[in-house]
Amino acid sequence: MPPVKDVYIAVIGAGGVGKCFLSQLETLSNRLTKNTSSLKLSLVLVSRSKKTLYSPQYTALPYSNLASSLDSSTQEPLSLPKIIEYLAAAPAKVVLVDNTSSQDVADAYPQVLEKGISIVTPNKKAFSGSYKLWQDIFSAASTSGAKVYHESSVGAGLPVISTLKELVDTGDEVTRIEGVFSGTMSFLFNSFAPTEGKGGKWSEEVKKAKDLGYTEPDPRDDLNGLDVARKLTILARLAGLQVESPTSFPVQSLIPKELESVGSGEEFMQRLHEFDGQMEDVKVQAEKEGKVVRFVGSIDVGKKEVKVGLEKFDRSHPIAALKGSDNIISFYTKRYGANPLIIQGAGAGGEVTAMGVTGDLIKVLERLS
Ligand SMILES: NC(=O)C1=CN([C@@H]2O[C@H](COP(=O)(O)OP(=O)(O)OC[C@H]3O[C@@H](n4cnc5c(N)ncnc54)[C@H](OP(=O)(O)O)[C@@H]3O)[C@@H](O)[C@H]2O)C=CC1
Ligand SMILES: N[C@@H](CC=O)C(=O)O
Ligand code: NA
Repeated sequence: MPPVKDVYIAVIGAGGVGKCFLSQLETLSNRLTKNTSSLKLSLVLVSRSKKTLYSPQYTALPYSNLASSLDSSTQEPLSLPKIIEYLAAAPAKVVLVDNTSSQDVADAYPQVLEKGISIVTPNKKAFSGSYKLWQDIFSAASTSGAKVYHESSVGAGLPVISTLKELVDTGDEVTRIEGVFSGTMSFLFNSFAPTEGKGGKWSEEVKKAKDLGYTEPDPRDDLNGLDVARKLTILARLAGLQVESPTSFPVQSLIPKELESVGSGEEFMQRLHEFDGQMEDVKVQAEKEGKVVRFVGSIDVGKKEVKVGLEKFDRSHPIAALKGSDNIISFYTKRYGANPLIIQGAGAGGEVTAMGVTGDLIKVLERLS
C-alpha cells in the first residue's frame, strides 16, 4: 500500500454554504478512509468572523459538535495574516476553503497561493475584483504550483466554469453567453411574476429568498445587480475579455432610489415593502404586452459588450418558464452553432453551492503532487 499522504484543510466561513461544506467534507474524509485511500484529510482550522477553532499541532479537529465547539471556542481569534502564517508552517499540503463573501479574504489570495497553499471557494470577490487582482492570483498559483478553483462562484454547483474553461481550452470560439445567473433573481421573478397565476408581493418574496439562503449575506448585493455583474465579469474574463471590474459595464439596479442611502441591510429589509408599487408597475407593464419580466445578463464576446438588467419575455420562452431558484446559462460557440450549449438547474442554496466547493476540493486533491 502506498504511504498515506496528509492534506490539511482550513475553512474560513461557516454560514449557509460553510455548514453544508463541512458536512460534505466529513463524508468525503470518511469515504477516503473507508476506501483505504492514500490521502488523509485533516480539518485543522474553522473560523467565522469573530471565532476561530484550530489545532496548534495540526491534529485533526473532530467533526462531532463542530458548530458548537466553534461557537464556544475560547481560542484567541486569528487574524488573516496569522491564519496564513499558521497554514504556511504546516508540515503537509494545505487547502484553504473560503466560504465567506469577504473582500479582505479575497484580496489575500495571492499571498496564500504564493506560499503553496491551494484555494477552493464560492466567493466571487477575488475573481470579479480588479483585473490586477485576477492576474496576481493566477500568476501566484502558476509560480508556486498551488491550485485555485472557484466553480461555485457562478451558477453555484452547476458546471458553468469548468464547461467554459473546457470550451476555451479545446479551441472552441465562444461568441455569446447569456441567461439567468442569479438564484435569488430567478426565485424572485418566478414567484413575483409567474407565467400563470398572480404572484406574491415583491418585498415578501425578497424576504423568502433570504430565509431560503439564496441571497448574498446582504440581499442588496443581489438586488443592485452587482452579484450578477460579478458572475458576468468572471465569465467574460474566462472567455478572454479584459473586463476591468463589475461596475465597468451597464448594470440595472432594483434598489428603490429612496432606499439607496439606507445604512443597514436590516433597515433596508424592513422598509422595502413601502416601495412594492415600483416593481408592481414593472410587472403590469410587461403583462400588458402579454409578457413576463426577468433579470438577465449577457456577454457579446465579439463586440466586447456586457450588460445586466430587466428584460421582457414571452411566457413560452425557456427563461420565462424557469422554476424555483434555477439558473439557465447558454453558451453560443463556433462548434455548437445556432443551438447553444445550455446548462440549467438550481443556482443558489447551501447544499448545491457546497457541492461545487467539495467538487473543486476533489479536483485539487487529484492534482496535488
Ligand atoms: N448562498 C448561496 O446560495 C450561494 C453563495 N455563494 C457564495 O458563498 C459564500 C458564502 O455564502 P453564504 O454561506 O450564503 O453566506 P453566510 O452569510 O451564510 O456565511 C458567511 C460566513 O462567512 C463568515 N465570514 C464573513 N467574513 C469573514 C471573515 N472576514 N473572516 C472569517 N469569517 C468570515 C461569516 O461569519 P459569521 O458566522 O460570524 O457571520 C459566516 O460564517 C459567499 O461568497 C456567496 O457569494 C455562491 C453561490 C451560491
Ligand atoms: N446570491 C447569489 C448566490 C449565488 O451566487 C444568487 O442568488 O445567485
Ligand atoms: Na458553478
